[in-house]
Amino acid sequence: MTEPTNNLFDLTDKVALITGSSRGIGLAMASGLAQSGAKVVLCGRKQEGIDEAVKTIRDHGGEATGIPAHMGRAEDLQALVDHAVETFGGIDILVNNAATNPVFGPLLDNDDAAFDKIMEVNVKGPLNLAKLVHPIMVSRGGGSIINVSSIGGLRPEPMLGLYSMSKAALISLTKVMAAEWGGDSVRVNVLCPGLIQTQFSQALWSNEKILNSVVGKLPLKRIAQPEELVGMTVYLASAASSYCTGSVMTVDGGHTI
Ligand SMILES: NC(=O)c1ccc[n+]([C@@H]2O[C@H](COP(=O)([O-])OP(=O)(O)OC[C@H]3O[C@@H](n4cnc5c(N)ncnc54)[C@H](O)[C@@H]3O)[C@@H](O)[C@H]2O)c1
Ligand SMILES: O=C(O)[C@H](O)[C@@H](O)[C@H](O)[C@H](O)CO
Repeated sequence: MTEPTNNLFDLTDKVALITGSSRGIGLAMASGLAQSGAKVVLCGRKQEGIDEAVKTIRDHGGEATGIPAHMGRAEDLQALVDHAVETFGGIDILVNNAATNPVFGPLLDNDDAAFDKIMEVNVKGPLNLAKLVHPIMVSRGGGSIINVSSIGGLRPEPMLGLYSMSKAALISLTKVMAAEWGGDSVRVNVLCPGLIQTQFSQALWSNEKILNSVVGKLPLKRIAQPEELVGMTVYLASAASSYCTGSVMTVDGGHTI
């Protein structure tokens, strides 16, 4: 018999940094991590949205702080990490959630500027932030990094070619990090959501034709709310997933069956 485990999902005394957490999936993840006991550090592009999100989490009894940071600016990423360390003493969990998609249409219509912006925010930013956080995790005996990709990273989504490519790159980057950092007890996993009802995906779910065509093919016959990503996030952040690294986890209502 092994020793009984109290609560594998408990995050008391852990510090979690979640990018793109002023709204949508990132805010739901930050709230869920805080409810499991973690102190959370939020970021987004505008102070106003962050202040509101921090207040929401504190009103529910969580510990939270946050500052604006653009994923493409190295100085913002350093300031974000410094803020987390100054406020809560370190970082144990990093959720690379922020992403952008400025274009919708075929590759032939996409220009270099769109390519560079998508790769900068969706791939280079997460890598650079993880590189800043890695030594802090190592100094605390290890940590968990969760990269937020998409089902578009598993199969290209029509008209979302560059975005899909960036999300596939993030899946590959996750595996590289997992392979290189496992020996440091830094676990790295990637989460691939299906269609979730947020501002980001509004063009898809607010168009009845697109919505019906997506839902029609889904085994669960509905799209999801951001809160439905919380269970997998807490799992990947906590001791419950202690032997899990380099994993690609779908939360997609069966979309990729
Ligand atoms: N909504 C979906 O259907 C869906 C599906 C699969 C994957 N995803 C992924 O989930 C993640 C969150 O998406 P969401 O739907 O919650 O989006 P959202 O638009 O509701 O929220 C995005 C968040 O990212 C922040 N952000 C955007 N660009 C940024 C930048 N350059 N620097 C820093 N922060 C930035 C915003 O301030 C906001 O806090 C993204 O990685 C997205 O690709 C979303
Ligand atoms: O990453 C995203 O924003 C979404 O997952 C999209 O890829 C939708 O799910 C898809 O377009 C529906 O078919």
